[in-house]
Formats: sequence, structure tokens, C-alpha cells
Amino acid sequence: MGVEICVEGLTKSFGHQVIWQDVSLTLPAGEVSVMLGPSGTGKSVFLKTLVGLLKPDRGCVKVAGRDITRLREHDLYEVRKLFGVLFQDGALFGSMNLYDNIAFPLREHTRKSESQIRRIVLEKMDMVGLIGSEGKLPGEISGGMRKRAGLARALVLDPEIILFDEPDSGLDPVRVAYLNQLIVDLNAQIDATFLIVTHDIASARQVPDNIGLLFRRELVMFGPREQLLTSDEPVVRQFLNGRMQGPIGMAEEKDAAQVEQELARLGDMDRKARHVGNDMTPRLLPSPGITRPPRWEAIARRESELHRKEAADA
Ligand SMILES: Nc1ncnc2c1ncn2[C@@H]1O[C@H](COP(=O)(O)OP(=O)(O)OP(=O)(O)O)[C@@H](O)[C@H]1O
Repeated sequence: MGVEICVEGLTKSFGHQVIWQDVSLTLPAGEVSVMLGPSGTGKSVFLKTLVGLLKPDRGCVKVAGRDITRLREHDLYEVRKLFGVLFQDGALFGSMNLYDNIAFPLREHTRKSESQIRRIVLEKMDMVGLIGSEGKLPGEISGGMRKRAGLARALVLDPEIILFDEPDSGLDPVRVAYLNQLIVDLNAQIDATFLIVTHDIASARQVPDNIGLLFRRELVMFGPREQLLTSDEPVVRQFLNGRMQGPIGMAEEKDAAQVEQELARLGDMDRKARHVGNDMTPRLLPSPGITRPPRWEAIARRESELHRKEAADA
């Protein structure tokens, strides 16, 4: 039913380059969280550290209560079975058809018979809308289909946690919308804990329960979606609104005086935009017919409360 991941005081560097330090957050069991941050802030390194592919310098990563940074290779191998990972390009084997790619983890990690494997592979291919494409090679299909095949492969061992590394990169906006719906539906169906690294602000606004933002080697903020969407923190507002004015520069951080000037100029416009309630993007709901997990009732209550408050303030 999804497990909690609790990160405490996590620091990672390569040589003298500190990637991020003292990162603490909890990914609640069964919820969807998104990690944002400018390019190069170490989001992929964070995912790899969660799954134990990289060792942090300090801190711990507790997966279902076990600190994976201290496990021996054999135990780590067992814990990794709780994870499904969707890599950026789907990471499919180019010479294998989709069926064999998706069956691969089952053949590697389980003793299931070929008929059991067939049932599972076809079930997962059905979930991601790939039935009929079993015999296709990764090179013969579109980027969106490759992502969905990677997702089906990440699902075959029934993971408790799924990590998505930029699932929307390289996809057109319509394919991104379909993929987001698929992610929300899957989460409602399998109830695993999801963490998504993305640059796509529209997805980050609509899909998750929680949002985090990495910047300047730190986790600036991590919390419920509505908390970040309505935050006054300049980096958070700049990133979630995808604008140039704010602390994030083209290549480097900007100096404080310039940031202050930009934010002052932006002030009025921003206040007006907030007044009409532009901050709270509606949440993407599971498709009709999909039973929603109990937390959706709490979400609906929280969000309607917020809308009432916004309407009263307006
Ligand atoms: N194995 C490694 N050895 C040394 N440096 C690394 C290694 N992996 C990543 N880095 C460095 O860590 C930094 C963060 O990289 P990472 O790919 O995690 O960033 P990111 O936030 O995911 O970026 P993007 O959004 O562009 O994908 C980069 O400077 C990268 O060069």
C-alpha cells in the first residue's frame, strides 16, 4: 500500500562540489510528491540516493523504517525491490521487444513461470495503454510510448515506491497531459508512494500532493501542494510561475540587489494576479470509474476550504 520514505540531514558531494546539504523531508506513504529545481541542482542525484545507487556523505534515508544508507549490499538489493524507477528515456534494451523488456525484471528477480509472467506483463501493458505493441522494438515507437513501456516495466514487481525521473521530458503537451492522467490514475489504483522529478510547471501544479524545491544546494521548501502554490518565498514563486524575475538566474544565482529591484517592479502585477486567485491551479482528479483512496476526501476538504478563503479575501 505504499511505504513512507523519511530523509534526515542528507548531504551529498562529489569531491569538493557539494550538491545539496542537510536535506530533510518525508514522502508520505501512498502520496504523490514532486521535486523541482533549476537544472543541475541535483534532483537526479537525489533520486539515485533514495534508491541506494549513490551513498550520501551524511544523513539517513529510512524506507519503511530501515536506514538504507547503512545496509549491506545484499540487504540493499532486497530493499531495492520495493522501488520501481522510470528513467528519463525509459532505459529500455534496444534489441528486445516491449514484451521482453517489460518481462525482464520478472525473469531476473523472480521464479515465476512464463505463463505467470505473461499474465503480469499483459496486465501492466494494459494499464499503460500498450496492448498490441508487444512485438515492437523501442526504436520503432514514439517517445511517449517508450515512457509508458518504461512505466510498465517499473510496475511489474508491484513496487511500493515509484521514482519518476523527468517523465515528461521530450513529450508534446498533449502527451504530457495523458501521462499526468496516467500517473494520477495509477497512484489511485496501486496506492504506491510516488516521487516525480520534473521541470514541467503545469504538471507540478496539478498532479502532486506535495511539492519540494531544491535551490542553492538546499531544499528550500517541501510541503503540501497548496502551501507551495500560495507561498511568498521568492524562489518558489519564481519557479512555479516560470518567470525571469527572482533569485534564479540564467546560469548562476543573481546578486541580492538585482533580485530586490526585480521583485519590487514585479510587486503590483503579482499582487493583482494573486487577487484573482491565480495561484491555486485545480488538481487533476483520477478518471471516472477509478476508486479514489481515502486521502482524496481530505484533499477535497482542504482545497474547498482554500477556495472559500480565496473567495472571501477577493
Ligand atoms: N556520478 C557523478 N560524479 C560526479 N558528479 C556528478 C555525478 N552525478 C551527478 N554529478 C553532478 O551533480 C550535479 C547535479 O546533477 P543532476 O543530474 O542530479 O542535476 P539535475 O537537477 O537532475 O539536473 P537536470 O534538471 O538538468 O536534469 C551536476 O553538477 C552533475 O555534474
